[in-house]
Amino acid sequence: TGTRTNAGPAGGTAAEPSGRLGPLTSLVIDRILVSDDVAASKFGTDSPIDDPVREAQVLEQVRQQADATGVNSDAAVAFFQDQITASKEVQRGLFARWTAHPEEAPTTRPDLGQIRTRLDRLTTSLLAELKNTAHLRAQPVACTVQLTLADVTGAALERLDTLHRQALRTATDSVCHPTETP
Ligand SMILES: C=C(O[C@@H]1C=C(C(=O)O)C=C[C@H]1O)C(=O)O
Repeated sequence: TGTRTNAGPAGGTAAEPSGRLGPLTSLVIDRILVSDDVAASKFGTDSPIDDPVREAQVLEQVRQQADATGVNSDAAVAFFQDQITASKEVQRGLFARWTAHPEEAPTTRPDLGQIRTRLDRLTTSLLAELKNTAHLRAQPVACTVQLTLADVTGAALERLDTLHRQALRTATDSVCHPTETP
């Protein structure tokens, strides 16, 4: 389900993954859950899971906004490449599930253009959190401890299934391996 009660990084009322990477992990999970809507928009249509033209647009937006945000642009692109890989893992997993169990397939088809607008907004929020966490992410041991805590609590709070937990691991793979110190 893509429904969240969390108000985001600034909201403190709803549950958020624990620790200093909690807000970033929360946004990563948001993006993973949007992948369910992406899959629903494409399933049973001619739209392919892989769209290299759109991916290039996403990464171009990342490169430009990273510079403007003061985030290392190579590190930001690497992080978003992982977000894209994770999204496609979810989409492939859901396509397989819905093909094997048609009764679980979505009955409505959301608009891909509107979903991409949501993804573009998440890009801006994710870059802001990369900026906020740059100092911690440059300390590999502390970062890895915080990332494990945030991943485990986030996956539990959102009741992620195996497919979405695997996608969360993919999506956070480079978080503690910045290409250079800030
Ligand atoms: C999410 C989509 O599916 C894939 C994943 C993308 C992403 O994570 O940004 C972009 C293009 C597609 O390869 C999409 O088509 O928008």
